[in-house]
Amino acid sequence: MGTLLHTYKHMPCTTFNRVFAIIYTCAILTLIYHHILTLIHHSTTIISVITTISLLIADLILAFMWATTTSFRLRPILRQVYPENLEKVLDKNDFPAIDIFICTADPYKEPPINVVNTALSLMAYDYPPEKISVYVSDDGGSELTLFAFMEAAKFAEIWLPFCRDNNIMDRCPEGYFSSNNHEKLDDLEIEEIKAMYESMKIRIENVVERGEICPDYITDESQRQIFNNYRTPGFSRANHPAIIQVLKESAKETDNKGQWMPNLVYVSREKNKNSPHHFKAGALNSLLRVSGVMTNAPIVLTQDCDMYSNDPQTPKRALCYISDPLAQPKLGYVQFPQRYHGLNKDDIYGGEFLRLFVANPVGMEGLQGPSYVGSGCFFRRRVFFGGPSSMVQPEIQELRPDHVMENPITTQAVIELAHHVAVCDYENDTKWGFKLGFRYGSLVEDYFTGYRLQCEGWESIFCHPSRPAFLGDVPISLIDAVSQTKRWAIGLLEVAFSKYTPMVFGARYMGFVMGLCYAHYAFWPILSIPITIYSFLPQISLLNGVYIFPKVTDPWFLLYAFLFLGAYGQDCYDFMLFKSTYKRWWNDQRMWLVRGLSPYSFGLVEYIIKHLGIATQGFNVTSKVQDDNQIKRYDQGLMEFGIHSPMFIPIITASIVNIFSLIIGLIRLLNVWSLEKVFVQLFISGFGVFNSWPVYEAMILRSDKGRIPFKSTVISICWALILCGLGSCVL
Ligand SMILES: O=c1ccn([C@@H]2O[C@H](COP(=O)(O)OP(=O)(O)O[C@H]3O[C@H](CO)[C@@H](O)[C@H](O)[C@H]3O)[C@@H](O)[C@H]2O)c(=O)[nH]1
Ligand SMILES: [Mn+2]
Repeated sequence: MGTLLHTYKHMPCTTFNRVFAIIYTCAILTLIYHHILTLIHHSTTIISVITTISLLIADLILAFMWATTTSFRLRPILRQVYPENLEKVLDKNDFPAIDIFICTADPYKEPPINVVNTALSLMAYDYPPEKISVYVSDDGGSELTLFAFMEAAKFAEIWLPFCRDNNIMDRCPEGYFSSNNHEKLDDLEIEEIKAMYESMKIRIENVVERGEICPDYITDESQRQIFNNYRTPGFSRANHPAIIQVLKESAKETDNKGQWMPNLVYVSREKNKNSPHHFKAGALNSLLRVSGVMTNAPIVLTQDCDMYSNDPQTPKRALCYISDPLAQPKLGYVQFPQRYHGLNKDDIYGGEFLRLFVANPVGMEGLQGPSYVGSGCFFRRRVFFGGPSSMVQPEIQELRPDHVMENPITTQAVIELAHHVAVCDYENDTKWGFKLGFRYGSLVEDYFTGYRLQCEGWESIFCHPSRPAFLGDVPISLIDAVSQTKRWAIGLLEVAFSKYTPMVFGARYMGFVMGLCYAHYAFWPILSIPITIYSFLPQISLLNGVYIFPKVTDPWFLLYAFLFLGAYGQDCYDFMLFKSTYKRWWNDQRMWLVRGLSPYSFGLVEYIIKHLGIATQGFNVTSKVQDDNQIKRYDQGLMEFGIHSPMFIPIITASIVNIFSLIIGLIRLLNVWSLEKVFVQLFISGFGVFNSWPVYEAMILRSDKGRIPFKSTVISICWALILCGLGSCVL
């Protein structure tokens, strides 16, 4: 048993989940039957027909989404790895090389000092350094980022041996220096390294603040020449030639303790306005090719620029699966969850995405494995070249995944070829993005790529160690949170309504349950329909004294109660299962409503507009810059509005309509006293009001900069009046 690399066990909740799924399915079918009965026997007016049909549609969509969620609950599996046994099975000299890809796209939204921290933490992996190559993709085409990495390359010579010799766990310098547990280390050495780090940080931040590199920061002529590349006429982030710089070459350079360094390569692929560049997927494909002609490591790790390493053992954990002699030949990738630092205590924006990043992958483990989430994923390079048993050849043989590199990466021929594969037109008439590499066609290239790979027959594994392998930034304002979700919504719909739609294409290639899992994401945005209906219809009816649900004394009421409590109860139960808290669960369900009202709806509308060819949507990078006051409010758990945005209007309008109907409902109750009739609608309004609490606060009680601007309040009140007015005309 000494050489066990990994084990797994089924989660004990499986049986309960399956039994509950059967019961709940029966309840859903009964509800649908009830709606149809109502439609036939009790819908006498146009309005009552419309109301019943709206509720029917809402409930059908909720039922469908419930079914997709349930697919994750049927065979959850928990895994355990034993990286300490790896070297018993695999000699250190035989560890495979790893190419690490870090994507960044905008030095002003993604501060270069943070990207540098990510890179340093990954270069410092507890892994033979000469086997690591870090490739940084700069889609911002910015000399500021290049400058930052030149600095990082120097600092790495000190940082890497320091981490190695002292067996540091936090290998992201910023994280290390800001935490206080520097136990038993030589204070002088730490102070010295910290001073070097701080001076690097100041230089990098200075440069970004000024928007250019001060001449005295440029030390020699060769650097000056490199920066001149960025100063040619017409150079912009959207229009520039490919720039590739080897900043550290493993075979030639050692750190200050004489050990080899990892490779560090800066890549800014060519861009021009006439060629589509496919956002992050395009950047990753460029890196696949550039790294292919330079180092061609059999393992590829993709990282977002904010996702720094929090555990130097991570590559060994991944190898426990990938290099296991008994491993599945079909194993394509090992995905680590996205975890975040700096979440506030109760995670007010549901930024943890516990379901997306933890619960669902655990659920897919018992099937074909988790989906790819864009960061923290170790791929076998081979997966980008066709299915396990049907290899697709790249157009030049240097890019084949089994091609062996012979020349050092700074050889003239290698550098030229690297530039050649990074130009805009390179992909014309090739299979890149369709059969090779990361797939094009969706703004959520991660989801789409993982999905297509799994359809080709690749399996995957979810590795979820208790110490997070990576930690990233979360949006700390509502506008950032909802904008991110909107981009995802558009990307997901692009898959949902394509010829690759999971319920058909996915189910055919991966089986029905996997198809359902992928459908769960693809159809996420249609949740906006039931959530919008339930946020307005019962309330406006109540305002007008129209009762659309069974009375409390009616047996059908029990069905409603069961369905509501069952769904909410199980949702909460899942959160507890994965060791979250009640408050986080509560905030997550609130964000579920918020997302349904705003980003999913906006995503749906924008998707349709895009589909009609009226406009196109880009990849709007999430800002990773944090203003101190904003952080303060975030830490207090306040919801940050601050600016006016159309995306806020449905949220504020819903909260106004709900409180309005709650008040009128209560007044009605005093007058007619028929609680049994009013109860369900009153409850829904009350539930809405309870969920809207942070909105009322931000609208009325708060006076800080994050409150709701007057303009948004006025517009929302107008909308609320229009909706209620229309309601009273027709009802
Ligand atoms: O044209 C682009 C746009 C983005 N990026 C990079 O893509 C990463 C993710 O962008 P971010 O704005 O942080 O998006 P998020 O919504 O936070 O990211 C999630 O969703 C994305 C898909 O929408 C995935 O690619 C990410 O891995 C996943 O973490 C960042 O490193 C960017 O620098 C590029 O390289 N080129
Ligand atoms: Mn991100």
